[in-house]
Amino acid sequence: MEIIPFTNMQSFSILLVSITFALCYIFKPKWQAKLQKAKQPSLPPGPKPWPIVGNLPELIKCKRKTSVSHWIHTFMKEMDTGIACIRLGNVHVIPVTCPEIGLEFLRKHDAVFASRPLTMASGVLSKGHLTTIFSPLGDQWKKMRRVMASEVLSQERHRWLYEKRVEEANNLVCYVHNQCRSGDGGGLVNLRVASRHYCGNMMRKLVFNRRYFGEGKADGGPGFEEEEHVKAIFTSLAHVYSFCISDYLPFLRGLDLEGHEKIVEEATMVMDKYHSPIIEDRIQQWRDGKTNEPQDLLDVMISLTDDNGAPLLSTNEIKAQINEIMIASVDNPSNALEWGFAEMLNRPETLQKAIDELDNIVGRDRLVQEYDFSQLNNVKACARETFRLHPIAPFNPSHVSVCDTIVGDYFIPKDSHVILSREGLGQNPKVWDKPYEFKPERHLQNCNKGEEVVLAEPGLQLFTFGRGRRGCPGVVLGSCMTIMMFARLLQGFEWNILTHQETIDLSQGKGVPSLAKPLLVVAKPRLPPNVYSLAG
Ligand code: HEM
Repeated sequence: MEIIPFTNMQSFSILLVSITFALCYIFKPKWQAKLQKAKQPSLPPGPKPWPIVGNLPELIKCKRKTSVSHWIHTFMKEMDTGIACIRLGNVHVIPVTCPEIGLEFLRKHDAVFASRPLTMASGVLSKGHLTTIFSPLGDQWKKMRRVMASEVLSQERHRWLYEKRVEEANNLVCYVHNQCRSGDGGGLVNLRVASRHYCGNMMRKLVFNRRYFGEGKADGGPGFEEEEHVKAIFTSLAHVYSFCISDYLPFLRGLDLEGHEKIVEEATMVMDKYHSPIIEDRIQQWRDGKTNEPQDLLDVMISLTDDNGAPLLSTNEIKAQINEIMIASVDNPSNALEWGFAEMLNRPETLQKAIDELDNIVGRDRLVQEYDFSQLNNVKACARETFRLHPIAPFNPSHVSVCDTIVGDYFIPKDSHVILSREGLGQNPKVWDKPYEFKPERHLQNCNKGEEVVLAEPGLQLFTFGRGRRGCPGVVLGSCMTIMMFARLLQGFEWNILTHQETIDLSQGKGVPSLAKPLLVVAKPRLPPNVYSLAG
């Protein structure tokens, strides 16, 4: 075979190609990285951050003038976006008002966004992040979540606690019935007190097997101790996720510039003052063998053991988790009741529909019970509509991401705080027709196909209990408490606006989600007298 020698030109060409390949090989990773960087999705839109402090100056300004949620929702509307990014210190806070994007966070990437921030308030309330809601992702959260979901709030436990729930529903009717006796034309009832009192009673009964820490009141109302207890719960709640500046600039912690730390510590001390003696005494009773059969949720927690037969929960864990149970249970149902009644009283036809339903399904010869709930779609639609329009908090508790992720074409860095907007989802004009109107009938559309109205909304069209790993394990109990309050008060009493008022003033309190003024209304019994004695 004849070998053809390379010409100089050919040799040069081969050399050139080889050098090009070699250069490509050497610099390929760098070029690829550059290309990838150019393609990498950006952060969601939002106000331009300042160096180091980010958007904290805007946050401080709006805290003084209106509220942080008002600022966030206003700029998101102006930008016409369902997801945004604010930088507070070096934390990326990601508010979401679009249900589809919300589902990407809590369904598709649920595992990534299942942690929580370590804030000042959550640390104080949970005695160093020992509890379920306030613990970041990790073994402590797994343990406490299992205790709550499988022991405290399981279906079986719910059935076990049935009689206690009935007792408190009856006490609510008795308490309001006693208020009716104050005048011929009915009695004045403060529905804020009645609803918060019912929720506080319920949780004290389920956890400690007692309604009162002190004597209570002769009319069935709250005594000083119960009022102080419920006030501490609401004070804690107001500060849990209140965009405390030092949560974003940790070097300011300890200075307590906004005074939040002192307030939260004092509120926690009030809860501890009532809870701790009962908890410590009960633990001793179990140790001494004086108690060995659970009577309430405190007993359940004390009696849990690990694989070696040792107590599963420490005294501190029990104390912290009980504080959290109180905080988790009282606010949502009572807030919904007060707003729901205010809205219904301004729409007499809606109120009448719910009452007619109760008369048709339950009648007037007995009090409505939990087993009636499946048939009370109108009543439940009123409660669900209230959760949509008047959520207790503007956002859900922050979910923190454990790694960098892409969501909805946006880059969400590790350690971002994702806050799903209860207001923004529930009042999203792209989802809801006339979003600012109270129209419970919108939830009844599928009832003729046999569907039941429920308060949970896993599709995130509104945000009641959330979903996924961090979703609320108290859906059944929370729904029962809410529906029972609506149903018993609608069935048991005729409700009227005060004579000097034309309608209920629906103004919201400044910077708080409740009605500006407690709802005062006139109640008159509407059932035969013997039915009320069944409750007493
Ligand atoms: C109508 C009543 C209630 C509503 C609307 C409600 C709503 C919520 C919401 C929105 C969350 C946060 C979900 C998230 O971060 O994505 C939550 C979490 C939680 N709720 Fe509820 N809740 C109610 C009642 C209760 C009750 C009665 C209990 C227990 C006694 C309870 C215990 C919890 C716990 C332990 C968590 C934390 C879950 C976790 O972080 O792993 N809730 N709830």
